[in-house]
Amino acid sequence: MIRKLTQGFTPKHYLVEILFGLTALLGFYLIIAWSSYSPLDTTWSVSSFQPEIINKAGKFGAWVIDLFFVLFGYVGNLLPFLLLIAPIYFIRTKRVDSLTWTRFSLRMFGFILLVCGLTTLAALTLSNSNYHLAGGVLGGSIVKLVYPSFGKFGLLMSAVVFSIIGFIFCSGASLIRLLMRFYNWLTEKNEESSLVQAQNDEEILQQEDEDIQDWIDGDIDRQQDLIQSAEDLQSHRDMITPAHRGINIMGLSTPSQFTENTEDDETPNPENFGGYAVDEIDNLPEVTISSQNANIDLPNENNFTPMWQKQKSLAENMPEFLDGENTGVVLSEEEITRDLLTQVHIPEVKLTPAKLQHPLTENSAVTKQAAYGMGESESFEDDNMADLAAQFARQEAERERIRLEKAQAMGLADLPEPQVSLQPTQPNLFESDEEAETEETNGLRTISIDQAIQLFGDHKPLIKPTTELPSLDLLDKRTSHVQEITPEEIHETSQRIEQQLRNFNVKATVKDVLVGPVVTRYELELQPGVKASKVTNIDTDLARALMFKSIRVAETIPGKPYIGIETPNAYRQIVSLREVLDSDEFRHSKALLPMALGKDISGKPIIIDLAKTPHLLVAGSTGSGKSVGINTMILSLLYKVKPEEVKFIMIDPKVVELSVYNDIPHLLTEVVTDMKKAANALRWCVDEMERRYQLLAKLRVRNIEGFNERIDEYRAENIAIPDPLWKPGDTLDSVPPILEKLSYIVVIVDEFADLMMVAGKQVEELIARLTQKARAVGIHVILATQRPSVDVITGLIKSNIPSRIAFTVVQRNDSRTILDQNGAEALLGRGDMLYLGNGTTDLVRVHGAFMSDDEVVRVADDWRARGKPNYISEILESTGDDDDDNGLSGEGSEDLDDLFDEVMEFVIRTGTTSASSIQRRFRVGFNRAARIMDQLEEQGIVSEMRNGKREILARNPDY
Ligand SMILES: Nc1ncnc2c1ncn2[C@@H]1O[C@H](COP(=O)(O)OP(=O)(O)OP(=O)(O)O)[C@@H](O)[C@H]1O
Repeated sequence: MIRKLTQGFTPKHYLVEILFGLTALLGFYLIIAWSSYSPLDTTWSVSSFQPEIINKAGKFGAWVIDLFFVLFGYVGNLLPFLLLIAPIYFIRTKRVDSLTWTRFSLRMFGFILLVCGLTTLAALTLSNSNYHLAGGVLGGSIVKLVYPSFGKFGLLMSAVVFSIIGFIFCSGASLIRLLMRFYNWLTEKNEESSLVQAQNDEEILQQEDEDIQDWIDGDIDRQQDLIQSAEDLQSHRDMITPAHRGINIMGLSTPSQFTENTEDDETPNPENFGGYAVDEIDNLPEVTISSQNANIDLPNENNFTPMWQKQKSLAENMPEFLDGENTGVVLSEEEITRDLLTQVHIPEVKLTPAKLQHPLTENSAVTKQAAYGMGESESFEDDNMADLAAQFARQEAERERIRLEKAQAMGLADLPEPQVSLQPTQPNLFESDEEAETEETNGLRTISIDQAIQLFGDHKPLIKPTTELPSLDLLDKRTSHVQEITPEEIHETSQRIEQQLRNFNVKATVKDVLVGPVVTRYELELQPGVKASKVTNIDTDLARALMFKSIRVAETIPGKPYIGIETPNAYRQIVSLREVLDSDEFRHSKALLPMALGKDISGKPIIIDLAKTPHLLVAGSTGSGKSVGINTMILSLLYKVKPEEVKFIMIDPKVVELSVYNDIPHLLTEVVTDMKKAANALRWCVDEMERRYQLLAKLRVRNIEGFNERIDEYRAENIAIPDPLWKPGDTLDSVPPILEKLSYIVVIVDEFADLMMVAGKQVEELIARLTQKARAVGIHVILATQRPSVDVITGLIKSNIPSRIAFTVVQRNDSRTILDQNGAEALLGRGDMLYLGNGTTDLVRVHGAFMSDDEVVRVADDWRARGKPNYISEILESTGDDDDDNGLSGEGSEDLDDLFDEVMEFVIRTGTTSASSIQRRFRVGFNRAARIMDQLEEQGIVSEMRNGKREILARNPDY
C-alpha cells in the first residue's frame, strides 16, 4: 500500500509541487498587497514624496501590484487570485502528475492569449482613467497596433475569440461542456428550489388543517367560534401582504384600529393565530403639548382619538417638532396635526444668494453659511455690504465734488443735480438764450459733447510736458505675483508627463523645468530614434491625460537637444506694459523702431525692431488680444521715437480701436476708418515709396539709413542739399527746398480683412508692392486680422511678410495659415502669442504686455499736448486708379483723366511740365501726375521728354 502511494512521487514531481506551492504562496502574498494597494506609495510608475510605504505587503508587494495595473489595467486585479487558485487547483486535481513541458507551454500560451484578449476588451470597452489605461499598456498597445487594420468591431470580435480560445487552452476545459454544465446547474437549482417550496407549502397547510381539526375535536361548545376562527385565519392570511407587514415594521399602525379591535369581543385573540403573530402595539404614552390653543374644543372627546396621540412612534421620533423648548417654537394643535398628517416635517430654509463670496474661501464653512444666509455669515455679509456701501458713497461724493469743480471752471456753475432727470423742472442755469431754449425743448440740460467728455471723462487740460519723451508714470504699476509652484509639484508633474508619454509609447526624461509668468516648460530628452513629431501628434491626448486645458509641444528649443512641453500655470501673471518698457532691454535697445511685445516664457522682455522685421502680420481669433498687442507696439514706439523720426498711418475699420490716437503729432493723416480712403492711403504710400527711391537714387544711397546719414554728414559740414526732384514751378519759390531727413512711416491696419473685402485685388497688390520694396525707404506695414483664412492672408501677402505673430486660434489650419506651422491653437488666449521672426522657423512664445484703455489715452494725450500733427490731405484722396471710380468719364474722353483739362490749363499758363509740380499743385500721386503728363504728350500739348524736360507745344487752351 505504501509502495503504491509513493509510486509516482519522483523528484521532478516534488519539485513541481514545491514550485506550485510557492506560486500559491506568492499569490496569497499578492492578494494582501492588492487589498492594501495605495496609489500614494512609491512604486514602479509612481514616485511619491511620501517616505513610508502604506501597503501591508511592503514595497515589493506595492511595486508588483502597480506593475500589474500598468501592464494589464483592470485585468491586473485578477492576477494575484489566479496565482493563488491555479496552483492549488493543479495540486488538488493531481494534474501535476500529467504535466509535461508541452502541456505547460500550451497552457501558458493559452493564458497569454486570454490576458491579451481580456486587456484588449478592457481597453475597448472600459473608460480609461487619467492615470492608467483600462487595458494597461498591453491592451493599449494591441488596440493601437491593430485598430487601424481591423477597426473597433473587428478588434472586439478578435478579442472575444482570443479570450475564449485562451481560456480553453489554459484551463483545458471544453467550452461546450462548460456551457452544458452551467445550463444543468441552473435548471437543477430551479427544480430543487421549486420542489422545496412546494414541500414547505404542503407542510404548512397540513399543520393548519391539523390545528383546526384539534379545535373541532376538543371543545364542542367552541365549535362555532373555531369555524369562525378558521375563516378569519384564511382571510387574515390573504390580508397579510408585504405592504401590511411594512406598516407594522415601521410601527406606524394606527392605534385607533387596535382600540376598536380590543373593544370588539368577537375578535379572536391574536395569540390564537398560530404562526401568524401580529406585532403587538404598546399602550401609547400621553403626549403633552404646550399649545396656545390648548383649550380647543374637540369634536367628541370620548371616541375621538387626536391624531398626535395616534402617531405615537412618529411623535417619539421627532420630539424636536413637538417640544417647544427645543425648537423655540410653540406649535398649535392644528399645526401639529397638519405636520403629522404629512408625516414628514420639512423645515423651511430660505436660501439667500451668497453675495461677496471670496473666491479663495469658496469652500470654507463661513462661505457655506453665508450662502444659506444663516448664523455668523449674516453679519459677515452685512459687514461687507456696509463697507461697500460706505466705500461707494465716498467715491460718489468725491466724483461729485470733482464734477462740480470742473463745471465751475467751465462756467457752468450750479450744475443741476442730477444731469438726467425724470422731472423736467430744472432751474435756468444758462446765460445765453440759445442755451436756455435748448433746455426748454426737452427739459434736460444740454451741453456739447466736448463739454460732456471734459466733465465726465478722465480728461485733464493738456499741459505741455517738460520731458523729451513721455514718462513711464503715465502707465499703471501692476504688482506681479510670484509663481507659487513648489518643487514637489514640479517633480510630480514631471513624473506624470514621463508616465503619460510612456503610455503613448514615447520614452523621454525631463531634464529641465522653466517656470514662467504664464506657462511652465518641461524640457525633455527623447530616447534616441523617437521623433519629436510623435509627441506633437499626441498633444491633445497628452493634455487630456495630464488634465491641462491645453499643452504646447515645442519641437525644438534653440541651443538645447530637448523638446519642450509647455503647460499652463495654475495662476497666471499679467505682464504689465510698464515693467516691459522699464526693462534694461527696452531702455538700452539699439533698435531704430523698438517694439515691446511682452515677456517670453522665462520672463525675459521681448523687444523687436520693426526696421528689421520689416513688416508684420498679426492674426488671431477674436478676443485673443490682438488690439492690446497692436497698442503695445504703438505705445512702445511712442515711448522711444519722436514724430520727426516716425510717422503713422493708421487704418481702423472697427473705428474705436485706434481713433484714440487721433491728433497725435506722429500721424500723417487722421485715423482712417473709411475703407475706400484706406485704399487711397495705401496707394499714397506706394507713390511715396517710388518718390523716396528716386531720392535715394539721386543721392546714390541704398536705403533710408544711408540717406539720413548723408543728410547728417552734410549738416555737420554746414552743407544744405537742394531737393534734386524739384523743378522750377513746383513751388512758388525760385530755389529748390532743402532736403530734410526722411522719417520712417509705419502703416498699421487693424482689421485687414475688411480692407480686403472692399478692394480685394487692388489692396492685395498695393500691400504686395509695399512689402516687397518699402523696407529700404523706411515704410513698414503691420497688418492685423481676426480672420486667418487664405482668402485674407493670401499667398502673395504672406510671401512678402516673413515676420508673423499668431495669437490663439481655433484650429490648427488657422495656425498653419499664419505661421506655416502648428502651435497657435494651443495658446491660452489673452495676449498669449507665438512670434515668428524674419528668416527663422523657430517660434518664440511671448506673453503679451497688457495696458488698460486709460493708459493708452494718457500717453496719447501726452503727445497731443506736445504738438499738433501735420496732416497731408492728399493721402486720403482718390487718384482715379480705382476700377470702379477711375475718374474717366465723358464721351470721347474715355482715356483722359478727370483732371486733364485743369492740368492742361495749368501747364500752358505756368509753363510747368514736371510731374512733381502737378503732384503738388493738384495733390495727386506721382503715378497719376505722370500719367496725365503722358496724356498731354499724346494730345500734342507737351513734347516728349528730352533731357528730363518737356516743351510746351500748344499755347491755346482751346486746342
Ligand atoms: N496681454 C494681455 N494680458 C492680459 N489680458 C489680456 C492681454 N491682452 C488681452 N487681454 C484680455 O483679452 C481681452 C481681449 O483683448 P483684445 O480686445 O485685444 O482682443 P482682440 O483680439 O483685439 O479682439 P477683437 O478682435 O474682438 O477686437 C482684453 O479685454 C483683455 O482683458
